[in-house]
Amino acid sequence: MDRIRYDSIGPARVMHLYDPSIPFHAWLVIDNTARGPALGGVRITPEVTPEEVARLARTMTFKSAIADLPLGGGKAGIVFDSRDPDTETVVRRFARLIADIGDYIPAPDMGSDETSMTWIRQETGRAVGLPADLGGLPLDQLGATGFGLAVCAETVCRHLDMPLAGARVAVQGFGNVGSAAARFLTQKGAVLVALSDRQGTAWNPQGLDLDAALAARASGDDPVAAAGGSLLERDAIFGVDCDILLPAATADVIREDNQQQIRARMVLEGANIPATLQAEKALAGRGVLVVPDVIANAGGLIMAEAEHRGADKDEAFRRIEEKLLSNTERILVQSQQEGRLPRQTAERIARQRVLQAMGNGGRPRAVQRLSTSSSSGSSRN
Ligand SMILES: NC(=O)c1ccc[n+]([C@@H]2O[C@H](COP(=O)([O-])OP(=O)(O)OC[C@H]3O[C@@H](n4cnc5c(N)ncnc54)[C@H](O)[C@@H]3O)[C@@H](O)[C@H]2O)c1
Repeated sequence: MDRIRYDSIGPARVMHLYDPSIPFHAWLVIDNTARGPALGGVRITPEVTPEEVARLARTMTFKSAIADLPLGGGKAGIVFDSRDPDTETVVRRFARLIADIGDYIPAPDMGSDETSMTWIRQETGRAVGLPADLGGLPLDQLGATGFGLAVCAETVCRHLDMPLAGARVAVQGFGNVGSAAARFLTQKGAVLVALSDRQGTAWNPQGLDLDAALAARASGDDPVAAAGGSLLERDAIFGVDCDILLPAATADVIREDNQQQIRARMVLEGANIPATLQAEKALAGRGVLVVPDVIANAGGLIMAEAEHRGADKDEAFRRIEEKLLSNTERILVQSQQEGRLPRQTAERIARQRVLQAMGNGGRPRAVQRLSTSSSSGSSRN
């Protein structure tokens, strides 16, 4: 955990959870709660690290602040393969370990979904992104983040004076975010020329068969094969000739050593922290506009906050549209005026809001004892 960065905002708590009976490790990072409870996803992958969870928790703090939601930022990571048949047992045990961390609200992320949120809700009494029959707004099923990304794309296109209709889109990672973004973008007239998942990239400059890819994904088949076109290796997606590149998988996939392959005019960060800061700077230097995660993929968070307040689906979509449009416009204009990257401007505004809340009665909450009453091991860093 020596690579976790601590600063004037947080993280307030870094918890290592271990259940020897399965066994599995998990991490929970509460970055900051000055503006409200820490809402953030539960990532379940074999590769997740405490550093990744801490960076993602900070992203949530900034995303909530930029969207002006009464929330802080947190994130959990369970080191496990969510395709394993023991996933339910692991998720339920994880939920019991965090049951008394009342200012963390779990939400879906990579490897978790409405079903996992139901298990967590049953064990802890809290979670968002629940199925509709439990009174939730199933944000992945509804495509909240993908919808927001399409609004963001439309706004950036207006800013660049280019039409979204006919724009060529490449989507990396055909999961909840990537598939929904592809659906909403093509509804607005964009053309899906490439999509990738773990198994490879499908590419057709004339447009892929999105319906076939969506149907394959829904039935557990391979969307890359179903989409038609040429089959390329997985990371070939970054070099595809397109207007909009939309990373929607995992962290740090765009780095200084591969950013030069990118031929898109803009990168919309559907995933959280998909690019390193050095890569974002290099892309900006080549005239590629990068809309950072804290702006572009806020749709799911906005819907989760609406669900937490008891708002309905229509209000949630309305708020996503309003906030994505105004925040994207504001960041594009302001970053241009400041001569900074959109990320730098967005994070400066977010940091200011969080610090203000910390100083103005938004007191950092009392640090809880990290050991739980269960048999788990916990440690603070
Ligand atoms: N679900 C949301 O509403 C939401 C909101 C904001 C941000 N995000 C972020 O978006 C990203 C994706 O989340 P999701 O909910 O869609 O997860 P998901 O698990 O549904 O989808 C991720 C997809 O990416 C694929 N993938 C993994 N590694 C890959 C690689 N190297 N190349 C190509 N494909 C790869 C996986 O097979 C999977 O299909 C994450 O970074 C998440 O934090 C999600």
